[in-house]
Amino acid sequence: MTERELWERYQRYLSVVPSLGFSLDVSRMGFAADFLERMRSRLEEAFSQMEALEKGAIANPDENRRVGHYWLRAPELAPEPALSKDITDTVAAVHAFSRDVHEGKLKPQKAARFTHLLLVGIGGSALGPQLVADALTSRDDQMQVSFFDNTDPDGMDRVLGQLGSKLAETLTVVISKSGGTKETRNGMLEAERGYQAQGLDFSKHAVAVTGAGSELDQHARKQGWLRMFPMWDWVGGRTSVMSAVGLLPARLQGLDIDGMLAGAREMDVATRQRDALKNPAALLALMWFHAGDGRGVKDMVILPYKDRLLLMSRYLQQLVMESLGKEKDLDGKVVNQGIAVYGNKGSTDQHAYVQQLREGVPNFFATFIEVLKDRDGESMEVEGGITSGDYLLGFFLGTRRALYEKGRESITLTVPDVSARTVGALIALYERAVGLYASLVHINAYHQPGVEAGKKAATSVLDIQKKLTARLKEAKAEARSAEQLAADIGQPDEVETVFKVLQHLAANPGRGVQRSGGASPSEARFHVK
Ligand SMILES: O=P(O)(O)OC[C@H]1O[C@H](O)[C@H](O)[C@@H](O)[C@@H]1O
Repeated sequence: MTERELWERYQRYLSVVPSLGFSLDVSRMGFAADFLERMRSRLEEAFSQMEALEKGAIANPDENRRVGHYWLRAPELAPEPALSKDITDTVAAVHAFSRDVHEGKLKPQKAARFTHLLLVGIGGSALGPQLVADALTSRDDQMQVSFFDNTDPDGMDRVLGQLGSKLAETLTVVISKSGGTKETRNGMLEAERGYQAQGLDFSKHAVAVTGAGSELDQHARKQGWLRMFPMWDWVGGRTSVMSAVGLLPARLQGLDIDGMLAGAREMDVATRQRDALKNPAALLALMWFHAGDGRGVKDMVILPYKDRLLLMSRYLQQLVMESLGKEKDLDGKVVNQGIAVYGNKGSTDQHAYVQQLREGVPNFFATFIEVLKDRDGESMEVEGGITSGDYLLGFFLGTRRALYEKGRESITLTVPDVSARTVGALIALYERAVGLYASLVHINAYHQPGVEAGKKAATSVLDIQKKLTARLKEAKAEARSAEQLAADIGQPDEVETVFKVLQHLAANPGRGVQRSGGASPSEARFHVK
């Protein structure tokens, strides 16, 4: 297609949400003229399912749960008054609590004010807060935010090292919907130890966001933590950023959570429309279907041309891949669905992987995110009449054209700025697109059975470790091979796991395990020190 023809196609298929200054351009996706028509009845069905979901139907059949994240920004739509009240009460509680913290009414144990925030959580209990914190941070932030989002000891040391004596002014928010996630439990214990090391009582600095009655909830109550905020079973982790999970840290940071909710709410209104061309989420879902043939055969590459949106790809990775990556469809048929998501930011990518995107395996479609506002205030000229922001636009348009010339499809989202409203709107757009796409391909977007397999396997590794430690103590100074030790604990087939566990123990001080013998796994010998 010529540039002139593309201009016509751009205008024809542009989906605009005027109140948000948002537009979605799918003109560089090569769908046929009758594609939208062909998808019509499937899309109608997806809309009907979405409508039922919003009215409170069990949209997550495996877990027998309702799916209510849209109610979080429109509490009046919740199917029962008690739910609406829970939502509005929680937003009010987030505001009131944050005000008390900012005004110093709620003080840390040994300092005048809380100035820092440490968020402990993982997956849906961290990615949304991280995206929001990074996208919207400014000099006006009321608290500096850090994260424990893994069970990596060095990662946690690094954060605690950066906080240093500021830990005395740090409020720790432990977030876990289930309240039983081990990485988060470990983060909590490591944070507690950090406070203790500075002579501080953790409970006087700790807040929980979790489901009522969960392990974390019980622990926090027993220890007398400062406060508990609810997490409901009708909100999935990866769509929880507009519950207390995302609102509390954002409000504590000093961000405009009402703006974020309003942006999401407006996007929700736009994405409830049944006319695909007026509904950017429907159009997006259709484009994913077109690109990947409804089977996810092409990867989704997210390229925001704005540093503040760097974490979009990580956020979308969970939202899209955990929702759509499913072995079975709703009838139990094996379908192995999903769409792989990755990305970084433009124009930085241009100096990294755009080479492959243009010339390498054509196994992807790109999603450009264009932000119209360059910065607060005016820009200097870097050469006659040209600013750094003009260059950013130039690189974006240039890359998009270069991809198109090689037959690589792309979608472009345009937003006016990176504000709370815009971030709320983008999140809502993708939440809806994922839900609609899941209906198009007939899968449950709201469960994650695959994640459990990895968790169970991890638990069995730790059981092996416990048995091994006991066995090594019995064997005292006698150096034994992984093969022997695996047999000793009655799990000869687990020899590789046994070796990996021993290798790890021997590599770390204080674990009491010494490695000797040769460098290869079969020559290595282990004994207690
Ligand atoms: O919030 P939590 O219950 O601690 O869960 C944290 C995360 O862990 C799980 O493994 C799920 O796959 C994610 O969807 C979830 O967001």
